Amino acid sequence: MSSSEGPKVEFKIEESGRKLKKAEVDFMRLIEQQNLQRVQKLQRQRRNNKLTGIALGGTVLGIYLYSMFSVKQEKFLDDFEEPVKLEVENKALGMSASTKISKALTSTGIRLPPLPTIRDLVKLYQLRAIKQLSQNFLMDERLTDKIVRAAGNIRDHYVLEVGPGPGGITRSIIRQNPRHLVVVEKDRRFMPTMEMLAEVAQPFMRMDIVQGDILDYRIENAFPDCPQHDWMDRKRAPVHLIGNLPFAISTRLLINWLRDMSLRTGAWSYGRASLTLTFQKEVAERIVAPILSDQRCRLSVMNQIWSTPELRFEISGRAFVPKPEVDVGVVTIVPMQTPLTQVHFDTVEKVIRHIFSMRQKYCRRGVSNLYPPAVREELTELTFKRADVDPLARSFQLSVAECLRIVEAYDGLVREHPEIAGYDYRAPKMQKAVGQEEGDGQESETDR
Ligand SMILES: C[S@@+](CC[C@H](N)C(=O)[O-])C[C@H]1O[C@@H](n2cnc3c(N)ncnc32)[C@H](O)[C@@H]1O
Repeated sequence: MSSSEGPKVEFKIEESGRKLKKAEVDFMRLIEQQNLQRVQKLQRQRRNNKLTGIALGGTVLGIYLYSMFSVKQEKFLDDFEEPVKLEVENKALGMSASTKISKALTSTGIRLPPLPTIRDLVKLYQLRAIKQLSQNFLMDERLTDKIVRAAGNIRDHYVLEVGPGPGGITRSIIRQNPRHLVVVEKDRRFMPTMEMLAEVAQPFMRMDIVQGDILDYRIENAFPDCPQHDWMDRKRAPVHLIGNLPFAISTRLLINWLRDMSLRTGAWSYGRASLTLTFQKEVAERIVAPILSDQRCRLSVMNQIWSTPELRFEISGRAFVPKPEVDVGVVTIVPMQTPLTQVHFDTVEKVIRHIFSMRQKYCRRGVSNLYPPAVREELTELTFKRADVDPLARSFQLSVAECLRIVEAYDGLVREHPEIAGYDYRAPKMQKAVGQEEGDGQESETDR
């Protein structure tokens, strides 16, 4: 039966029964015809519904495929953008320049006016990364925001940024509206971009640009109007050091800052200032490593004597331009109200360095080098006895408390025998080791 004919309804009229009247038969035929029409109408509707469904499905699929294609196309264009043509005439960076304008805005904090993207700035100034300055730039606003968020509330606070480079983290800091931002950058090629940001930030806050080496910078002079905060106050001082650190000097910087923290100088002359810093991932893991961990080293114990370091999150090396060979860890370091020792930082540093100098050997080997050969054996034995520490333990098996008992025993012996204080078994080799640290762009094993 073809669908156009419709179903045939058959009436069986019984011979034996009463003959149907003509009117009845006509009526039945009429009903039959109406039924037939209704069925045909429903069939037409069903066909139309099917066609509409197919058309709608096709449109939705088309829209989906088109969106996927456009996103891909945009990404592709991002990677191969033409260099921007800017008219940099009078000002360091022409704000009137016909550059691709980024939306440097976020939902939180203050809204910055439209700015050229970091990528454009890097292209504009042909800022090729200098390896000796460990330059790896972060372009992703979500990541720079995340780093700044890890610092906690910085609104109305005092912030020092180390190595702002083209200014990704700087923008994220400005958006959080601190009271006073100081940026310290060694590479003068970034000064125009910093000046542009300072101009943009000017209505909201104070921003100072220092072109120089962070290793020489006196942070105690950075924030003249920051009041001193009581160290024992549960609330920390409103001072933050933030930075995507240059790898080549990050360990040295951290040890310098721990020294300042212990002596309450530099950034800690204002009170308990906190640090939010990036490190090569392995270094970040060492800073927070607990006892018995493979990563446990001098940096772990040194940090954990004066502060509570926390590895907040990791960033893949792929997020940086140019891409470093390593991933990165973001660490926050908050000074303890009551540090675990009162011994002077330099003594602590010296002893801890000796304890961890031979990681795979018994810790007594490293400690023995604190003493001149003539008294070495005798004083090493006395040190472990007074410290009540097993001299045959390996350094990574020692708790912070045990390390500090060795420090205190040594400190006591130095008081009894002042002539041993200046002894340094590595003295002739020291200069070479320090020279090697600079410029290789990576932390070396000796930095542990
Ligand atoms: C890893 S890059 C970070 C750049 C930028 N903050 C970012 O996240 O994209 C390190 C920055 O520190 C700067 N730098 C290197 N050594 C420095 C030093 N001794 N003092 C100050 N800045 C330094 C570099 O020029 C570079 O801009």
